[in-house]
Amino acid sequence: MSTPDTPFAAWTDVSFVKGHGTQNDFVLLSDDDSTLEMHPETVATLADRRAGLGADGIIRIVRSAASGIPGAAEQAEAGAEWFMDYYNNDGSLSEMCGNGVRVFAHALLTSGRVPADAREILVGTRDGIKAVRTTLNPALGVQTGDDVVDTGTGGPGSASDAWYTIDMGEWSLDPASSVLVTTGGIDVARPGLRVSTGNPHTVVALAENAELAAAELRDAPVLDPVPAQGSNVEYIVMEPARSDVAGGEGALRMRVFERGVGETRSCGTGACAAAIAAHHWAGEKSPLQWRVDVPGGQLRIEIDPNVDGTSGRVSLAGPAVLVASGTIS
Ligand SMILES: N[C@H](CCC[C@H](N)C(=O)O)C(=O)O
Repeated sequence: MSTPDTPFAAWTDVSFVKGHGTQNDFVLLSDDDSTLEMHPETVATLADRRAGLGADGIIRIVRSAASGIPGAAEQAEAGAEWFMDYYNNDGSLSEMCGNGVRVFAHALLTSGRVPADAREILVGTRDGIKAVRTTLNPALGVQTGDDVVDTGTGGPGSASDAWYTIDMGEWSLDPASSVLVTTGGIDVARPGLRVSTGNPHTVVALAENAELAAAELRDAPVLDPVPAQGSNVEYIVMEPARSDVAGGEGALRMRVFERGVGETRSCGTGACAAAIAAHHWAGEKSPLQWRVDVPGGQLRIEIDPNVDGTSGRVSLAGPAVLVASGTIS
């Protein structure tokens, strides 16, 4: 793969695995002792679906203490031995990736970097340490006591039954925010709610699924004002019958245009932002648990809002599948 015309020509014998979380796909590079130079153009070429291996994101598996990333050494001391060094498809950095951290944990478990029977893994990220728990896929039943699903490798083409629940940490929203979002295929600009889940999101509520399907996301939506750090943009349709009933589980459908990527089939932090926005719009009595249907599958969110309702904590649960492995030689 590393011919003179590829920027990663200097990389030799770099092992990788390819995986996805609800079809948000990643190449994970083994760089335990931090020797790779991750230049943006190198990452973008590797992520390119023609010139490289192809992925929504590139993730470097690196020991926190060796990574040289600000704050990572402290995270190592706090128990996060491994750091998820995440890059978008265009080579830009992001603070966090919700689907990616599940695939990262699955790669740690299946590669022997952490004990295969580990029930909780602390992962270092640019948005702080994330606790990832191996839990039972709800499609296989209800999590009771010590039920831990077998973290099978989910070989090429087979759906793994590995299911992970992540404490995603803190979120905040700006109730006064009204970013006008102009999108192809949607007749007029719509107001978007700004939500931070460690990375920036703008959530737009649409009235019905036909509108959601009509949105043309080949081109980036236009935001006014333009957020300084850019934004992931989520379009959601809430299922009314389930969204305004206290308790129970709310449900929504989502499509997403990701910062630094484009439209993806899923976004974990985006699903968290969508559920947070839906709960905000449906009122404080609306559900705290949400099922989020994305083109690539289904995620489950649990919100823990503070009294003011504009901040809190959130957890994300979903599958992780490893599809293939190889070597950049
Ligand atoms: N594009 C995002 C990072 C990846 C997020 C997404 N893949 C997820 O699962 O959270 C950003 O620039 O903030």
